[in-house]
Amino acid sequence: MLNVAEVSKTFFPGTVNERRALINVNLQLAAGDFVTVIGSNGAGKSTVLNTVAGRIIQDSGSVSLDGRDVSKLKEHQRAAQVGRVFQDPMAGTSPNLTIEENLALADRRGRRRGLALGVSKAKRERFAEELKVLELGLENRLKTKVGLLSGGQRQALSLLMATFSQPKVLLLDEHTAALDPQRAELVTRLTVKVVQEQELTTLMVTHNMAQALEVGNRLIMMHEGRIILDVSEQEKAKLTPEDLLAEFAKIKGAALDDKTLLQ
Ligand SMILES: Nc1ncnc2c1ncn2[C@@H]1O[C@H](COP(=O)(O)OP(=O)(O)OP(=O)(O)O)[C@@H](O)[C@H]1O
Repeated sequence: MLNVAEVSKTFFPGTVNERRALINVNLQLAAGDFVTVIGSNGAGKSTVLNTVAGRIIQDSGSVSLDGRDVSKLKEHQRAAQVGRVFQDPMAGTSPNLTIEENLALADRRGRRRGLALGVSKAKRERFAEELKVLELGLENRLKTKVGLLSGGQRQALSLLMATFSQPKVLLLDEHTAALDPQRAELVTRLTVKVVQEQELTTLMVTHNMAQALEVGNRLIMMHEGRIILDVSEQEKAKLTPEDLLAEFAKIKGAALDDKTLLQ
């Protein structure tokens, strides 16, 4: 479903600020794979997601979705095929629009847009049905401005919106990191549910070792622009967060942030 082949990306090449963010990265995901991605700071995790989304175009190598080379397509041209949720709950939704208007925008993503945000009765009923999956009662608050929702509610809504166009791949970039533990747990649970129900092919970046082991059917670890560990579902089942920290410790000079060490 997703094929990242020999992808390299260097920022500010030939200058003192040169950063080799990705070095010949190869990553294949079969349809329905749910891969968690961990790694030291600056390892290249977000850059992998950015190259899949088209926000960053790689210097060499290719990205294919469902057998189609999308390497040269811009972010908006891939929008219908790629769903994404960011760390910041404010990033995925528009605070001044209502829940139903946000959903209407998500519904139109990647298609030719009109500016009208009118929502038909049939659409409203569909949105309410979809919102029920979140078990947050948001289906009864369709006309509420999203800015009035809590961070956890907004992130749950962002998740639903990211999956609205039935994307070929779902990218989650530390999407629970800014939430308190209870809300993070809720959004993690919802993520597993939505991914399973829609059989989404998913890449999830996390600094939380327990979460990286708990969800998904495969785990990769990145360091300095490379994938240095690729763990199958069976192997993953036997690992503990301490094992992963021990793997990190083996990497000379890898800087883990406090957040990671505490989790
Ligand atoms: N748009 C950009 N412009 C310049 N340098 C960038 C850009 N994006 C990433 N980098 C650099 O590329 C390297 C990889 O960054 P990336 O954000 O992919 O790491 P990460 O693994 O997601 O890190 P973190 O866990 O700290 O978010 C870093 O050295 C970073 O400074």
